[in-house]
Amino acid sequence: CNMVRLLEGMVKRSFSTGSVDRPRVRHSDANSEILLTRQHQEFLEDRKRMSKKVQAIYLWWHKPVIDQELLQSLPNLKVIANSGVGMDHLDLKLVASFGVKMANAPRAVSSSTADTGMALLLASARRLVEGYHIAMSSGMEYSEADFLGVEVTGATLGIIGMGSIGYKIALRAKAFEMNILYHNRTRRKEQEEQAVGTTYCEKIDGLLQRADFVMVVVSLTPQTHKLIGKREMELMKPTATLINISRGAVVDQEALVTALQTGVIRAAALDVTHPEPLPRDHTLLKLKNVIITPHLGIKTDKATYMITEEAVENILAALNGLPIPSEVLPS
Ligand SMILES: O=C(O)C(=O)CO
Repeated sequence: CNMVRLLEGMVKRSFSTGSVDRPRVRHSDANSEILLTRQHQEFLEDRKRMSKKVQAIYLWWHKPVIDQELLQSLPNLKVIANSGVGMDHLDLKLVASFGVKMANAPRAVSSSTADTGMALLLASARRLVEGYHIAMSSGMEYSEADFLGVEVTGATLGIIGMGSIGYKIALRAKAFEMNILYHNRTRRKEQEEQAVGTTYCEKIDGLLQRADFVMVVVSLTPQTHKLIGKREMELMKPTATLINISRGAVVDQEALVTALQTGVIRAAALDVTHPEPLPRDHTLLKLKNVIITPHLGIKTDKATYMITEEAVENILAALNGLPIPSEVLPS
């Protein structure tokens, strides 16, 4: 618990001091020495000084590149604990080949990320962002017809990926009286029973054809890269909305631009893009039927604490040679 508070305090201090003036936060006592670094470049510099001692890396957010050179320079490294659920920024096989364990934090992030998904769904359905801009620009007349949205109650939500986040989305959607379909590599009977009324679609196509809202929640892997492409968008209803809270590369962004411009689908709401952020002149930033948020996913005060707690649990287990609660194995 002390370690969790210590690390959480360091993360918060690093955020509040900003990355420019005081990017590094240090702690050292009889039992531990911790250095928190915000920028990739500083991470590389710091590791040169600390390399012999480093036993654990807590990856807060996705930045530092863990490559062969880095792994070779850290002979005592035992574990890399990630602050989120997605591990696509790590070469799992490479890390494992150095005998280093890996862990993520699914328990901590599922609620906050599911909330982000629902917030995007509602905002897109009810054209909140367009409405916000009109309301905030003085002197514009409102006309009711301008903001005709889509009714969420009774609509069909298709969830692609029924992990811990997908399940939390199903629970939330149920409270909005939505019909829920899901697709997952393996059927999740337990989740179906708990989130009463979710229907499994063995084939993704059936889900795409029936859903009014398609929410993408899968991890990015070679198998899910561009999982939602031109063909998949063409299967969707022209009135449907695509919501992506997983990784930008799971959706073929060029195909998405065309689909949004030509009315193949109604709208998109994206917490993730490829790359992040998008270049200023990217077409997606100019389309009215798109909402983009800056990968807000997990970011809440409570999740920040819980993520650190889960990471510390994982780190301590690894350092003590115990089973790691959220261990991630290379597939
Ligand atoms: O948990 C993660 O990996 C996320 O990116 C949540 O947005």
